[in-house]
Parts: sequence; C-alpha cells; structure tokens
Amino acid sequence: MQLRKLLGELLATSGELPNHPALEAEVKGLTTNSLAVQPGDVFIGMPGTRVDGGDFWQSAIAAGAIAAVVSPQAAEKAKSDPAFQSENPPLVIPSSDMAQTCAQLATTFYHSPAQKLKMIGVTGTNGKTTTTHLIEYLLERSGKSSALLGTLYTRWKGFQQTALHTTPFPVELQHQLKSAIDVGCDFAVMEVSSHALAQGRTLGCEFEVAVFTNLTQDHLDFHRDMDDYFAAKALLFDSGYLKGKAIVNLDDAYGKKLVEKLNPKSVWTYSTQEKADLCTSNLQYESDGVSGTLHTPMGDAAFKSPLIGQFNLANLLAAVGAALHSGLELSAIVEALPGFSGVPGRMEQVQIKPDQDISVIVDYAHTPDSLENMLKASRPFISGQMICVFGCGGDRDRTKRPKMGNIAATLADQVIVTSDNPRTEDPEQILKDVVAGIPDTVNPTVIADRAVAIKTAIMQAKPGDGVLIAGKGHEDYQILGTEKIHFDDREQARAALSDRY
Ligand SMILES: CC(=O)N[C@H]1[C@@H](OP(=O)(O)OP(=O)(O)OC[C@H]2O[C@@H](n3ccc(=O)[nH]c3=O)[C@H](O)[C@@H]2O)O[C@H](CO)[C@@H](O)[C@@H]1O[C@H](C)C(=O)N[C@@H](C)C(=O)N[C@H](CCC(=O)O)C(=O)O
Ligand SMILES: Nc1ncnc2c1ncn2[C@@H]1O[C@H](COP(=O)(O)OP(=O)(O)OP(=O)(O)O)[C@@H](O)[C@H]1O
Ligand SMILES: N[C@H](CCC[C@H](N)C(=O)O)C(=O)O
Ligand SMILES: [Mg+2]
Repeated sequence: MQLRKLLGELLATSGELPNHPALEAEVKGLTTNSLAVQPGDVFIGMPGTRVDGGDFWQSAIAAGAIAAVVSPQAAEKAKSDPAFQSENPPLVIPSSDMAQTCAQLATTFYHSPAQKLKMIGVTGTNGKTTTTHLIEYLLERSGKSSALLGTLYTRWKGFQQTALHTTPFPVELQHQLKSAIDVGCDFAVMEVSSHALAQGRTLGCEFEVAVFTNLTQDHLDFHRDMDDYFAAKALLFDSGYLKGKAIVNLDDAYGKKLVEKLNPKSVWTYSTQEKADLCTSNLQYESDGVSGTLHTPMGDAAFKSPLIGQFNLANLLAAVGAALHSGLELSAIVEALPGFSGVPGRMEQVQIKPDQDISVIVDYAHTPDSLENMLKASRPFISGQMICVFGCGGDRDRTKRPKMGNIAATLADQVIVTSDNPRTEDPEQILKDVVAGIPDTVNPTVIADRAVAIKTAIMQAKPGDGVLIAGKGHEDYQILGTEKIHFDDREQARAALSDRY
C-alpha cells in the first residue's frame, strides 16, 4: 500500500507537505517498536508509561522507516533536529490522538479485517478465557471455523502462537485478524481486556456479539477505581463497537447496571440464580459436572457439561448465548456441551495414578472473587481438608492481597502463602501484604519458594484432602525481578505427587 493512501486524512490534518517523496513509497509493514523496524516500514511511536515512543523517530528512520507517526510533543522536539534542514528531510507526522491513529493505520493497512469476520468479544474480570474457549469449541463443532485470541494464545486451525497480551495491540491484532481471514476463518472470538478498551487497542473492530461476564476487584493499579474500571469495560457495549447482541450476566451488580444502559432489544441476559433470557432449572451439580434444563430465547433443552462450579455454569450460559446468536442450533449446542471439559490451568486436576488418595487442583484464580469461587466450587468434592497454596503478583494491584488472604483463611482449612510472580517487588513484602488480611485466629504457613510450598502441601495432605493451587494456572514461567524462569504449577505438583508415592 502506498504511504499517501495509508495516511489518508491524517496527512491533511497534520500539516505535512503533501509533496514529500516518501509519500509515494510502498509501505512494507507497520511497527510500534523502533528496535524492530525493517526497511520500508512506517514507525508508529506510541506514548507509554515509561517513554514516548515517538522520541525514537530518529533510530526508526535510520533503520529504514519511510515515515514516523508521533505525538505532537515528540514531533515538536524532532523539528529542532538538523536533519530537517537537509535536502531530504525525514517524514515525521504528528497525530494528536495516537491511540486512534495507531488503530486506524493498522486497520487500513490490513484492509479492515474485522469487517469481514463475525467478531465475538468477551469482557469481564473473570471467565473471559473459559467463555471464549467454549464459544470457539461450539463454533468448531458446528463446522464453523474460528480464530481465538486471548490470554493463552492466538490460534486457528493449524496455527497456535503464545500470546504476549490478553488483547493484542492494534498492529498485531489487525495482522492476526487478516491472517485468520486468509486461512478461511468466518469468526473471531476474542478476550477484550479493560486495558485494551482503555487504550483503544480494539478500535476499528465491530462486534456481532459482546459478552459481559462480571466485574470484581482487579487491576486497580491501572484503573483509578471500580467506576473507572467499569467505564472501560462498558466501552465494548458502545455503538461504535457493538453492532449486534450484548450478552450480560445479571448475577453481577455491574452487569445489572450495564443492562440498564443498553437498548433492551439488543440484550440477552443470563443468570444462574434468577429468570433471565438464558437460565437453567433442575440443576444437579455432581463431581463430574453439572446437568439440568437450559432455557434460552430459542427454546429449552436438557444439557450436561463436565464443567465444575457455579461460575462455570455462568460461563456456559454466556457461551450458549453467543453461539445461538451466531446461528447455531440449540440441539447442536447441547449435543456438543459434554465434550468440553475446560481450559488448561482452570480447575485442572493433577492426577498421576487412578487411586491417588488426595485431589490436586491447579486454577488461575488471581483475584478475590475468583479465589472465593474456586474454593467454594471445590468444597463439595473434597471429603477431607482443603489446603490452599497461593500468592499475589508483584507490580500489580496491591489492594487485592489482604482480601485474598482473608478469603483463603475463611474458606480453606489450611493456608500456605507463597510467591506468585513477584516481578520487581520484594517477595517478602508481598507475602506480608497477603498475611495482613488473615485473621489472628488462623495460622498460615509462609513459604516464599513456590516449588517448596507446593511440595509441602502435597506431602502433608492426608487421604481425602484437596490441595488447591491458585494464581498461575496455565503459566509455564515465574517472573522474578525482570527474569522469567520456567515454572509450571502442574509439573511441580506432579513431581511432588511422585515423591509422595
Ligand atoms: C500498561 C500497559 O499496557 N503497558 C504496555 C505498554 O508498556 P509501556 O506503556 O510501559 O511502554 P513504554 O516502555 O513506555 O514504551 C512506549 C512505546 O515506545 C516504544 N519504544 C520503547 C523503547 C524503544 O527503544 N523504542 C520504542 O519504540 C514501545 O514499543 C512502546 O510502544 O506498551 C508495551 C508495548 O506495547 C506493552 O507490552 C505493555 O504491556 C505490559 C507488558 C503489561 O503488563 N500489560 C498488561 C497490564 C496488560 O496489558 N494486561 C491486559 C489485561 C490482562 C488480563 O486481565 O487478562 C492485557 O490485555 O494483556
Ligand atoms: N464466570 C466466572 N466468575 C468468577 N470467577 C470465574 C469465572 N470463570 C472463571 N473464574 C475463575 O477465574 C479464574 C480465571 O478464569 P479465566 O481465565 O476464564 O478468566 P479471564 O477473565 O480470562 O482472566 P484473565 O483476565 O486473567 O485472563 C479461573 O481460574 C476461575 O478460578
Ligand atoms: N492478567 C492478569 C494475570 C495475573 C496472573 C498472576 N499470576 C500474576 O502474575 O499476577 C494480570 O496481568 O494481572
Ligand atoms: Mg484471560
């Protein structure tokens, strides 16, 4: 694509000379990282929390970028550079809205892929990964091909890549959507994080379905308060993004609030507790899952699912709603449901032999609400004591730590507080923050080394006990300082189980 065409209106508003020779050049690619520039690329210098990427325009141009699009501040600074007095001045274009511009350039460069896909977005504090996987599964089982973008990976038939972010930044996002179209996908199911909505990562995408799972405390390091966090999540339901159906959890207070703001015709509600567009009756929770009757806008049907816990029933209702709105038959959906047993690292059982005398569950609960849910969901299936091993991530919301400590102490019988991903914080301080929420009547064990903590729990468990390892789920790493080492709760649990037997 020619640079002049890519820039479009930005060129008119930026005051740049319309006759710069670079404008006729062919754009080879886009990048927001000056260190990754390839000859022929356009560099988009994003203002960040640490630096203004636009300040790296010079090294981007030196690496072969044909133009740099930067903030007005970076452009102003750049103008004093002697290079602008030369015969061939660089092309540095200011934009007063870099988030919008970045998404716009990426969308134009990749030919608006989201318009050619049926897009399904899932937002909420918890349940996004589980719900998107279930929607992907139901679509695939009905013969529709779908891309999945989320915390674990980006994938479609024959392709899987580990994800760096739950929701990719615009250049990567639009590139992935374009690649999904190229291999014949009709749908894209994606987790849309509040960070992404606040930063405009998904601008340029229109959604046929948007799901709101819930809103509970997390990310208060990034969002000012819960209202600010809710406002970010609610953006997905604005008319600029949502063109079809909102599927909203009525059991959640913020879900109720969201429903009040939306046009009732464009909403399907779901609930595990009360009457809603999608709800259930005759429920039976067993150790091997849940069964009952599904009530939907397309009729009722008996169902059975191996998913454990009430929260997963909520995820199931959301996914069924998304599948129905996408044109799947209810009969095909209920026929497929027994075949979906969950997502890696979510309520994942670790079992090394059939007659294992303790249960070991690895789960990704890393917020107060999810920890509470997973402990409550596990209780009915554990005849002995529940031993909860968990910690909290460093450089993230600190206010959730004592709350999680309190929940673990209240709902488990034994608590082992350990490190999650300490990142650049002092691990001992994080442990203290968690322990601060544990009542004096409870005596937690504190073991900073996560491998030792897991082993201790598994060795001391008595027959019938359950060891519940929360916080890291599918993660196969631990971040200590700025270093990422290999670490997998499931591997550690398996090794400890081998030592036990
Ligand atoms: C808060 C946030 O979103 N941070 C993201 C942001 O980092 P930053 O603001 O610190 O960036 P910065 O270092 O100031 O750099 C600004 C710009 O200059 C560029 N730069 C910088 C240096 C240089 O030499 N050259 C250059 O071009 C960078 O590429 C960047 O575009 O831009 C980086 C590059 O794109 C991201 O990797 C980084 O995500 C960090 C790793 C992160 O932890 N994000 C988390 C909080 C996140 O996004 N989480 C959500 C939700 C998770 C969930 O609940 O599921 C997600 O969607 O993943
Ligand atoms: N609907 C739900 N409501 C509350 N808790 C849930 C729900 N679904 C899952 N959980 C709990 O939250 C944890 C994370 O679930 P999941 O990975 O599906 O959520 P997510 O929204 O993708 O999280 P993240 O934002 O960290 O990627 C699970 O391990 C489980 O403990
Ligand atoms: N998406 C979440 C993941 C947290 C996982 C937990 N293991 C941690 O590192 O805090 C976040 O960025 O807050
Ligand atoms: Mg996720």
